[in-house]
This record gives sequence, structure tokens and C-alpha cells, in this order.
Amino acid sequence: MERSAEASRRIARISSHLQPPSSQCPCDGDIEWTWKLMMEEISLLRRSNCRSKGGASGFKVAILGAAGGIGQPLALLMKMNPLVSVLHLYDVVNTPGVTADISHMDTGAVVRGFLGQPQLESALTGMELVIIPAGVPRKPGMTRDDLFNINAGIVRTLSEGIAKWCPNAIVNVISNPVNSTVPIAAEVFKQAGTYDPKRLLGVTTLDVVRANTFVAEALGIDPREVSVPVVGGHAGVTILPLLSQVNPPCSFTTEEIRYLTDRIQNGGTEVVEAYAAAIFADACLRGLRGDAGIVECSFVASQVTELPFFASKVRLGRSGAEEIFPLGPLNEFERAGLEKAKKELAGSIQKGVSFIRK
Ligand SMILES: NC(=O)C1=CN([C@@H]2O[C@H](COP(=O)(O)OP(=O)(O)OC[C@H]3O[C@@H](n4cnc5c(N)ncnc54)[C@H](O)[C@@H]3O)[C@@H](O)[C@H]2O)C=CC1
Ligand SMILES: O=C([O-])CC(=O)C(=O)O
Repeated sequence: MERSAEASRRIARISSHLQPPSSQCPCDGDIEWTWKLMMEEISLLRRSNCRSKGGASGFKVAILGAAGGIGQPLALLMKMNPLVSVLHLYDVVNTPGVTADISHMDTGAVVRGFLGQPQLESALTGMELVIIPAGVPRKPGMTRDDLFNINAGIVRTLSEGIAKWCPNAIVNVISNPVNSTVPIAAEVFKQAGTYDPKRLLGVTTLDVVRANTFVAEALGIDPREVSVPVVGGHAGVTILPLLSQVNPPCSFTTEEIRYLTDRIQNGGTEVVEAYAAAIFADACLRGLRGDAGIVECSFVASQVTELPFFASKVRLGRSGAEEIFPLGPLNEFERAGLEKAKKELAGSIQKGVSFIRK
């Protein structure tokens, strides 16, 4: 098919963002502006956080896998969150150093570090939100499912701890493959008699963050003004951006839809980040506080399709995922994508369930 001039222009603009910035980069002004904005936001956060200094108000949050590539920046971002009063950092290595580092930040949350299985009980007792980025990450050429053999066991052990020591906590599962690790945690909680589907949430926010960014680039607008629902799961074709439901409403050519869908589905091979996990944790805390209208996409126990778990928009409240929204009208491309996503998801979910039931 011949590429339209407009589609080529948009794709060239998106692709240019893949290049590392150079000193000659014409967008240097943008970078400076973004940096300035970020520093202003950090300073605002610090000021609002100082008001809760001493850890008197706010929630108790644990990060399991806190010394890793996602865990460390996530710990930093959670230490800056004014809704956090106590922050427990647990890992099997390096937590004393990471904890010392994070604890010197002059924000309100009290930080404590925990090292190794014998300290898991103390790390978890009393926690209201537990975030799990523990486990191995992908190397080039690997799929998320290639991580199953190692991460399934890690998530099982940590979920057993949660069932024993903080069974009422909201749990955010980041460790991949999310499509299987969430069902694993659910099975562990079922066996322990503590399962509440509303409180177990797989983190797919990164797919939404990427979708917002790439769509904003294509449209030439600020990503903060864009909202793209991403449903299904968190791996390859199970990541299904609903480009027909972008807010603000917009339209794309078939070629753009294919390009953007592929880029969103494969964004994890470009870069991974803790920012999205922090956004999702913050949304869970605002829900716990009772704020109204907190809606994020998440991989949860669901009746939106015939599958037992599915990612879609959920409303977060005091008891976790309090409402799960239907997918809304899908176009032909999305309906075909949904069928592919469901096929792969069914296998990944079953793999997680069988790992515990075997
Ligand atoms: N859902 C999502 O959007 C994302 C998921 N991920 C996933 O998060 C996981 C972590 O990624 P990275 O931080 O980059 O890996 P990493 O290797 O840098 O860090 C993992 C950390 O987990 C710790 N760990 C291992 N076994 C543990 C156990 N039994 N208990 C507690 N901690 C344990 C390790 O010591 C290490 O500090 C990976 O599975 C990755 O695929 C990463 C980015 C985004
Ligand atoms: O892709 C990975 O390996 C990590 C991840 O889940 C993401 O970045 O979306």
C-alpha cells in the first residue's frame, strides 16, 4: 500500500524520538522546558510532602524487590509521594544501602529496609499497599514468558508472605510475565483463604503511558492531554490499545494504526521504567483515601470477556478495583486484535494457575 504523505510525516516525527538527543538537536529547547517543569513538580511534591513530615498520616507501603532496576527508582518516587507515611523496602540483596540512600530524602515517609526471607514478615506486617517488582528482567531476544520459570516461584513465595502477614493489603504485581504472575498470586491467596479479587491488580500502566506518549507524538500534542485505553494483558499481542477510543477524539490511517499498535505492543523492548508503576501505586493510594473518579487500566479478575483475568479500565476505591468498565465499541481492527489477545492470554493465565495447582 502506498504511504500517504501525512502518514509518512507523522511516522517520521515519531521515529525521530527514538534518536538519542544530541547537542545540535532542534528539540533542545523542549528538553530544557521539560527538565524545568520536572524540577518544579519535584519541588511542589517536596513542599506538599513536608506537611506530612513525621509519617503521622498516609499509608504504609512495601516494595518487594526494592533494590532492583525498577525497585530503586520506584522507592524514590514513593518516598516523594505525600500519601505514603511508611515505606518498607524489601529485597534479597542490597537493601541496607538502598534504604540509607532513600531515607536521607527530606520528605515525610519513614523508610525501613529488610533483607532476605527471615525479614519478610517484618517487611509485610501492617502494610496497606504492597508493590512487587521482584524477579528477573528480560534480556534482548527474550519474551516476558521466558521469565516464567524463575519469576513464578518468586511471586508465589512473596504472595504466601502477603497472605500470612498483610492479607488485607492491596497488591500491585509488576513482575513479569504479569499475564501469569497475577493468576499465580490469585491461586496462592485462594489456597490461603484470603483472596479478594478487588485487591489484586496487575500493573499495565506502562502500556497506557507509552500509548499516550506515542499517540501524542503522532498528533503533535502534549501527552498529558491524551488518554488511550489499553486492554487485554501485558505482553506482545495481548497488549491491545484501543485507538478508536482515544481522548481527545482523533482518527488515524490504517497504516498509522498498525504502526502505533506495534510500537505500543513492543515498547518494552525499547525501554522499561518505574514511572508508570509509581503512577499506578499513587492511583491505588488515592482510591484507598476515598478520592472519587480514580480510573486506570489494570489486569484484574474480570468478567469483561470469557477469560478469568483481563486488563481494562477499573475504578479504584477504598477496597481496590471497585468497578470494572466494559471495553466499549471496538472497530474491526480492534476486534481482530482482541481475538488474538484472548488466545494468547488464555494460555498464559492457565500456565499460572497450573503452576500452583499442579
Ligand atoms: N509490569 C511492568 O510494566 C514492568 C515489569 N517489569 C518486570 O519487573 C521485574 C523486575 O525488573 P527489574 O527491576 O528491571 O529487574 P532487576 O533484576 O533489576 O531487579 C529485580 C530485583 O528483584 C530482587 N529479587 C529477586 N528475587 C527476589 C525475592 N525472592 N524476593 C525479593 N526480591 C527479589 C533482585 O534481588 C533484584 O534486586 C521483571 O520481571 C521485569 O520484567 C519491569 C518493568 C515494567
Ligand atoms: O518489557 C519488559 O520486559 C518490561 C515490561 O513489562 C515493560 O517495559 O513493559
